[in-house]
Amino acid sequence: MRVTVLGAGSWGTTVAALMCRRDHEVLLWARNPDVAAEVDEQRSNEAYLPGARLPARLRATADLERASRHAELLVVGVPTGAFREALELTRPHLAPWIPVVSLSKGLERNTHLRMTEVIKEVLPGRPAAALTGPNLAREILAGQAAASVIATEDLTVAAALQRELARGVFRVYTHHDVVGCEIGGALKNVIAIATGMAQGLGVGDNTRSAVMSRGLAELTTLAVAMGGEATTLAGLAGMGDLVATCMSPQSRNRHVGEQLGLGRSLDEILGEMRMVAEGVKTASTVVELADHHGLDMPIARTIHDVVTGRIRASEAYRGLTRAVPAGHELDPG
Ligand SMILES: NC(=O)C1=CN([C@@H]2O[C@H](COP(=O)(O)OP(=O)(O)OC[C@H]3O[C@@H](n4cnc5c(N)ncnc54)[C@H](OP(=O)(O)O)[C@@H]3O)[C@@H](O)[C@H]2O)C=CC1
Ligand SMILES: O=C(CO)COP(=O)(O)O
Repeated sequence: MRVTVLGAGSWGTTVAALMCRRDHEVLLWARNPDVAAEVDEQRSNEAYLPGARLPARLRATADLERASRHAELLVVGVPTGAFREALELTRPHLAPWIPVVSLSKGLERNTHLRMTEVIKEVLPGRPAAALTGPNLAREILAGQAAASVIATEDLTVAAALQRELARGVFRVYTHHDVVGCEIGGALKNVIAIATGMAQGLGVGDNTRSAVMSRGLAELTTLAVAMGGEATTLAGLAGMGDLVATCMSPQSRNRHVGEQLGLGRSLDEILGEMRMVAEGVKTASTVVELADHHGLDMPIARTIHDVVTGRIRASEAYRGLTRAVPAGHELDPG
């Protein structure tokens, strides 16, 4: 099968490398010609995956028309802010029937759409799926075992994509609940900022656990309000990804939160990062969705307040970082 992967960042490059096996001709598209040339000629992508060696079979190009014409399966791993534009540029050169898989975790800023909804709008008539789960790119490229979920309504398509995407110790499960899976992947990034912030402020492990547990409740609340199933969020696409992202020093969202907790400004933090931390923008979209559905989502709302500069990180954790005042030692029940 001829596979095209759009987006030569950490995850797009990793998935492209995973899919390089005897029966797949994988072409990775990078908008930056230098990155494409580096992947194609030197088998590396130092800006996004420093030190990693990529498969000799992997080809890369900065020519989007060539990449689009190549595709029998299109995999899209550009950040959510660039997702629609990448599909629109691809559309004129793309075969009509091919499946499209989103790797991206977030929601479209103004429309609030999930990425498979964007695929259906821009490329109607093609099966749309989301690959999601606890999948920190560097570990997977290093060959460590991981599990992921391919979510699409048609389980025949899901099973076919599962066969194409799974490789060795990278295990792929199918899921029919696309809403639950995509909302889990988007919102866990916001909760990872909150957990990182707790880390930066020096709170204890109990507090971080509380943030993650209550964060999981927010993932579930929003997913159910949008038509997803609560049980989905108890699996890889919810709790699994939440735990990996909130706990791992590799997470960019957790890093942003930690730096905010240390008292640095968002502009300063993002100014130093080449990679995307989707949770920063997702926080605002989630608050708009919570308002729309009348949901109580205090953690997402607090992160929104911090990243938009309404409050400081230390104010967000007021009461969690101080000693318990006299007279409040007992559980109020
Ligand atoms: N990294 C991970 O472990 C995982 C990431 N994801 C999700 O995958 C998506 C991509 O993440 P990731 O690969 O990590 O991101 P990175 O920040 O590592 O890379 C982003 C890539 O997208 C490209 N890009 C940025 N803006 C545009 C644009 N306007 N048009 C075309 N290409 C663009 C960048 O190109 P350039 O170099 O030119 O800026 C770069 O190649 C995100 O939604 C993320 O949440 C999901 C699972 C795991
Ligand atoms: O989605 C991810 C792991 O599953 C990657 O998380 P970050 O974008 O925070 O690095």
